[in-house]
Amino acid sequence: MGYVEEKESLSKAIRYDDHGEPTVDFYTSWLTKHPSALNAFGQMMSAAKGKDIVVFLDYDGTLSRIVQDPDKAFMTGKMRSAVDEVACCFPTAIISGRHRDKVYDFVKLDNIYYAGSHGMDISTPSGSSKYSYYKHQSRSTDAKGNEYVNFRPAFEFLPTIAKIIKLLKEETKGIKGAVVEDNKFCISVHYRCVKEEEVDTLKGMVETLMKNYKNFRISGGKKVMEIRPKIDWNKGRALQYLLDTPGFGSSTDVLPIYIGDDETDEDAFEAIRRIGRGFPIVVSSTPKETKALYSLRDPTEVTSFLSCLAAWRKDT
Ligand SMILES: O=P(O)(O)OC[C@H]1O[C@H](O[C@H]2O[C@H](CO)[C@@H](O)[C@H](O)[C@H]2O)[C@H](O)[C@@H](O)[C@@H]1O
Repeated sequence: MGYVEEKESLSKAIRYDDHGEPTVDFYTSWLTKHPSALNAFGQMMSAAKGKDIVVFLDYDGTLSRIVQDPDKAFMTGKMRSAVDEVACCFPTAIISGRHRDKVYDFVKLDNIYYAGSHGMDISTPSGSSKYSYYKHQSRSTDAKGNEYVNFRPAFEFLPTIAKIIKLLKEETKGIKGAVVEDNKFCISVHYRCVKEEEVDTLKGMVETLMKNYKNFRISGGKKVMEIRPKIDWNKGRALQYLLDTPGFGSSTDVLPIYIGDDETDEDAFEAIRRIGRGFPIVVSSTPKETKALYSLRDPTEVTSFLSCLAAWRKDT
């Protein structure tokens, strides 16, 4: 069902009081289709009994609130503890649009896997069994001597991305508030702090420049233009890659949970639906079209959900 149809069907659920005021809001009606994962927790966990839960988390808007300055999207101490607790109970990964190192700097937990650049930069101790002969998978050792396998399907785009970032910064420097963020294998052009009357000009500049780079695409997000190489890879493919990684999700009875708030998270929701089991959960305080089955209102509810999940594991 499209958003317009969904809105129309929601409007049918609205009742009016004697003054003609709606008594049921859109959100309440939307919740009947995407129930709160907190309210449905007991039911979800009954279905999860005996299965190997793995947890996937998005970062911005899920583990941290949306703020004006992308460099200040810190997570709360409570959220960090909840993620840590969950990661002690279940294999856990963060799949973010950001540069992988930046997500690690925000989260600073060593017991989880990180995938940056919308899943185009994955680092795991062993790599995915299905990609061992793949040319984009390579080994590395960190400063502490830990060995990693890095999967970077957009590696050959790096020189072009560097060039595009330089051009975008030059081109947009006259627009106050515009921010070009280097996410390594992709680029974010932020307009959250751009005057409303200048947003279309900025978008036009970016679109015109990107016409010269046919093997890149632009997608949307929260007051951001996301520029990515046109390859068959996204957060859904990254989720599948991690599920094929020994020590993470390669059990036969795996049950993935994915929590995310944005357009690019829809690919991961879709992947879970394709697998046919698991819980795709959208973070939203307003009704929206989504492939997620469940919902949570905001990062505070995400914290509660993660704490419940860890407590449930300790009790079973
Ligand atoms: O996949 P994610 O972890 O959700 O990353 C998506 C983008 O998130 C960030 O931008 C968004 O959050 C900022 C901080 O709250 C906000 O200022 C911005 O308006 C949002 O679009 C991040 O800065 C981007 O690089 C990510 O691609």
